[in-house]
Amino acid sequence: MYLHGTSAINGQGHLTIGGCDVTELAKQYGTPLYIVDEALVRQRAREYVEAFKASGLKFQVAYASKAFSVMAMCAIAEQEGLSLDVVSDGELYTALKAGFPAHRIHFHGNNKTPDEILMALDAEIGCFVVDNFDELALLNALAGDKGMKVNVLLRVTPGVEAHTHEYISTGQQDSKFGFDVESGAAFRGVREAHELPNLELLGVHSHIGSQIFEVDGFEVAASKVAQFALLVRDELSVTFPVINLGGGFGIRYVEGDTPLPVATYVKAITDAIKDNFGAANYPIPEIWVEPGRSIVGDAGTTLYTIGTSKDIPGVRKYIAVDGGMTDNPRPALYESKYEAVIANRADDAAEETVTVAGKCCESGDKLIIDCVLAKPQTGDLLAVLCTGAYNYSMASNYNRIRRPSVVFVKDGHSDLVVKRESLDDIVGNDILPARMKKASAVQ
Ligand SMILES: Cc1ncc(COP(=O)(O)O)c(C=O)c1O
Ligand SMILES: N[C@@H](CCCC[NH3+])C(=O)O
Repeated sequence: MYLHGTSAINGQGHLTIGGCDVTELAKQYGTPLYIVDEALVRQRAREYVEAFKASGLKFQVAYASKAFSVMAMCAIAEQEGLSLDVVSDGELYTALKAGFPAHRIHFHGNNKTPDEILMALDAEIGCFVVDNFDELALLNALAGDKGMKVNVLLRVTPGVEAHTHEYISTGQQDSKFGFDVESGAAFRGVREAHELPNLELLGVHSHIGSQIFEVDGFEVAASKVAQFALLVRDELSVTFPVINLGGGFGIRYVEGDTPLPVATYVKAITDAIKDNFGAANYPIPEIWVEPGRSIVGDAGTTLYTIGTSKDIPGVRKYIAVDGGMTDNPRPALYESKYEAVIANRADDAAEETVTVAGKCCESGDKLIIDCVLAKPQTGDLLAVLCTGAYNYSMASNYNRIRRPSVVFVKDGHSDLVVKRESLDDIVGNDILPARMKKASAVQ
């Protein structure tokens, strides 16, 4: 079994994270439970900051809060000196409520509503990453109404589309995001942004994909963005003080995943920027990146209680847990793979192959297909590893299942940072019109 961060197995054979015995956490907080290894989150954040410092370039590491947005996580990002990406009023509100400094917040999104833009203007956030011509005009108008001039980056699609194990240099035109370089839209966008009186154009942004294991895609993106910057300099006499190369740095979910150390990604990016801009005598821009998954992904573990099982001889054995696609939709959405361990018998030999199903009324609600575990029994605790990114943030109330609690653990101490939804939360926004009320309704 692969142990991430501070995870270990204690003398009783129990999984511990951040010095906390997870069987005790289950007793205290119930299951399902998201557990976050705070030291590992901080370590990942520091790896980025240290690697950028080593490059000698000016930089911002903006945590992409879509991966996991709760106030406690925003507070940690702030303490570690990160900036923050948000893509909705909800993520912005979470950050502001946590006291995150607005000037380090960047607002993304391909369809920011006027209300969201106004909220961000009022908060005086650091930068808008503008996605399209409609937004350029809208943002310029709304900023003008308030007598403001706001920082913008233009999101461009440089013609690099990276996947986990490959990247291709075409196809990116067909994306809902950003200004396309190939067709000239990006150039026209830059010219327009530069001319609009209430926008301060800082530069361009490019994001090539997620869960990427190689540096090549980032290097190609850096070089394409640099070529574009040179064209803009030559044609419009505009230079960019900032280049944002997005997120997408991969992590290890299961055996066979081969992410690179954070420092390797950062060095490849910063070297590519230095080389491409340096060779053209272009003032080396400040580099921004937006890691999400690689900050929080491997720091998360979801703890479940095993309930029922169903053996279909010669076919497969299912075990069912008290959560599923509502707290982790990734296997159902992307066929994502996870590893797991019986947390209360973590030392026992894993020798039985089972399929871990959730409790939703949905055949596709399977968390792990063919998972080898130590003879799972009803009442055992199952820890699914590496669930820190895009799990809580993508959780739903399908089947009116309540979203679990989230605890942060560190140095033998646990802090509840999100409480489990209550049944009253589940009906909290429902309104039963008077004409439908029954005397028998539960009060
Ligand atoms: C624009 C942008 N920035 C940053 C991220 C974060 O990506 P990741 O979590 O893979 O680092 C994403 C998500 O893919 C994104 O779309
Ligand atoms: N939600 C996706 C990543 C999308 C990132 C946002 N652009 C995942 O779980 O892998």
